[in-house]
Amino acid sequence: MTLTPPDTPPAPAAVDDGWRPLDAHPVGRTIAAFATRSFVANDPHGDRLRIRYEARAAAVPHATAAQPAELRAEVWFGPKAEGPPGHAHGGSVAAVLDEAMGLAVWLAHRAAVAAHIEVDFRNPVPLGLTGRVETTAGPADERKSSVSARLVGPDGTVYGEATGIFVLLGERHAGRFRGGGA
Ligand SMILES: CCCCCCCCCCCCCCCC(=O)SCCNC(=O)CCNC(=O)[C@H](O)C(C)(C)COP(=O)(O)OP(=O)(O)OC[C@H]1O[C@@H](n2cnc3c(N)ncnc32)[C@H](O)[C@@H]1OP(=O)(O)O
Repeated sequence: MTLTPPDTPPAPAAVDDGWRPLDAHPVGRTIAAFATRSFVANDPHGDRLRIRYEARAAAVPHATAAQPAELRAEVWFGPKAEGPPGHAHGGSVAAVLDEAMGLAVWLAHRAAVAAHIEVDFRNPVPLGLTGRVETTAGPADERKSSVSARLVGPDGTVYGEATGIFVLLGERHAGRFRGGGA
């Protein structure tokens, strides 16, 4: 027995666009493990920020100019992210864009830290918004990569745009960004 009337066209097959959770990728697994400790992503059930990263297999492991790395995220701004009444703090928006850019560079090239970022706040982010973060990591030279990101709402509203220069970690940084802390 079927509940579908005979003249109903079959549902279109789901299109696999290649996006997978970050930890589904070999490089992404290390990055995702890092993210469980990070300022932005360490409280996936909390009331401040909840973020879920995804990557596209074609982007792993190395980006080129022709095929930039693709990392994206879904992010929710909760009541504890407040800045202006009812809206997200600019620092929370900047932090989300900063981390997404850093992870995009890591995915595309290797671990890196922000040397310089610029953020444009295009529209106030209402608390409770679930938005999408899109990133584009450019090609790297031996020491750094440029990268950009933006935060877009479900209706296409652009809330924030950022660009950054991320310095790729190498021998000369050995020991500088070790874990630990109090
Ligand atoms: C398993 C592995 C575990 C790994 C574990 C760690 C993982 C990490 C992941 C983090 C994931 C993301 C997280 C969110 C992103 C952050 O928020 S990272 C935190 C914020 N950033 C920081 O704390 C960085 C603090 N700054 C520094 O430590 C140093 O200034 C830096 C950034 C390492 C650069 O120092 P340096 O290596 O001596 O770099 P330097 O030789 O001066 O410059 C290299 C190149 O970058 C350019 N540059 C440097 N600074 C700037 C600047 N401010 N503006 C423009 N260009 C610049 C230089 O002109 C140079 O260009 P070229 O001459 O090569 O063309």
